[in-house]
Amino acid sequence: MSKRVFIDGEAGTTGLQIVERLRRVDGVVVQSLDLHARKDNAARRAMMASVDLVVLCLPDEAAREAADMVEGLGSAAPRLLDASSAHRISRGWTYGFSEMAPEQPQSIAQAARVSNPGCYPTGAIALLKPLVEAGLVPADFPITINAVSGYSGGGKSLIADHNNAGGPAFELYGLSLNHKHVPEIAHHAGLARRPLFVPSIGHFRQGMLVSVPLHLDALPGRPTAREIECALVDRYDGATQVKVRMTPAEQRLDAEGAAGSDVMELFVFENEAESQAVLVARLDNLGKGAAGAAVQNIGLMLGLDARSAAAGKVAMHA
Ligand SMILES: NC(=O)C1=CN([C@@H]2O[C@H](COP(=O)(O)OP(=O)(O)OC[C@H]3O[C@@H](n4cnc5c(N)ncnc54)[C@H](OP(=O)(O)O)[C@@H]3O)[C@@H](O)[C@H]2O)C=CC1
Ligand SMILES: CC(=O)N[C@@H](CCC(=O)OP(=O)(O)O)C(=O)O
Repeated sequence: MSKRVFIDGEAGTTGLQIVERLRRVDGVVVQSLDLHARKDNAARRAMMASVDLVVLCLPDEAAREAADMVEGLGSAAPRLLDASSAHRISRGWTYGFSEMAPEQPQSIAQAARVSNPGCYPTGAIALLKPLVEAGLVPADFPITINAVSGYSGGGKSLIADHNNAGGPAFELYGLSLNHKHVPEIAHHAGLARRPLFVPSIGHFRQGMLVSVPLHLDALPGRPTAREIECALVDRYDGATQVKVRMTPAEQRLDAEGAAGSDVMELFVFENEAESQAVLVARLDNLGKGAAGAAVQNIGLMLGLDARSAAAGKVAMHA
């Protein structure tokens, strides 16, 4: 029998992407509320009680309220996947980055409540966690993370701003150095010292680069760029949605290069003579950074056939 999924916020940017992918996945039926009932709490509650899994694609505050609504259903409560940043480091929630540790897929498969990772944290954690765990980067090392996202990262309102008024070609933001993703990155990457995070938005719809510059000779073991790359290759060996790529000969990366894909690519650039490196994750903020990861997690939580989930993804981007 097919599993029933309700996406609260399905008309939003992330919700729409998940619906499109799930349409092509065998064994899942997406249950929707009529347009007029989408924000009617009684209708939402009844829908939540009737499905196997609820996916929240809402702003943080609305996601907290919706999670409470699910909790209030008691023994009728479905399982929950939250795409917002409301529960990324909350107790009782499992972090839905399945490649971050060998046991993570099983933890996600068994969890009642899973928090889908943030788009920027997906890139930053993918680069940093394996290096901290391998002892190449000490947990208290001063880390800087620079990133650029397409404007769809800001949801419907930012998309409208860029479509209507044009939007700036490029802007830094989060310059109070207090972006909501900093605790999430530090917690899951295993950093004891708060990283500096400098995000930015470019006037393109989808795609993202997350980069971490490193003075290799300031690291205690003075690792080489190759050693760093090997640690990443070891961690993501066999992963289908995280790939360590060869350094491009032209020594440049297009932020839109992974747009339309659910695969995140990792790169290690270096100036060997100067003992400097830049680690880069390239992903689609709406792919592995949101809906791609959500569909992976839905597949794990509902025990769906991984090949069918992948087929959905491929068909969508064909
Ligand atoms: N965009 C991205 O790249 C990423 C987004 N996310 C996360 O996903 C979540 C959704 O973001 P995104 O899709 O971009 O946002 P959007 O603004 O595009 O969509 C949000 C949706 O939520 C609906 N909504 C808002 N408040 C309520 C409410 N109280 N009850 C019911 N529905 C409500 C909106 O309805 P209406 O249509 O009426 O406005 C809209 O459809 C956010 O928490 C974001 O952090 C995660 C990773 C990446
Ligand atoms: C470009 C842009 O505005 N990006 C958003 C991050 C994307 C998002 O909504 O956050 P999650 O990935 O945690 O869900 C921001 O900086 O707040």
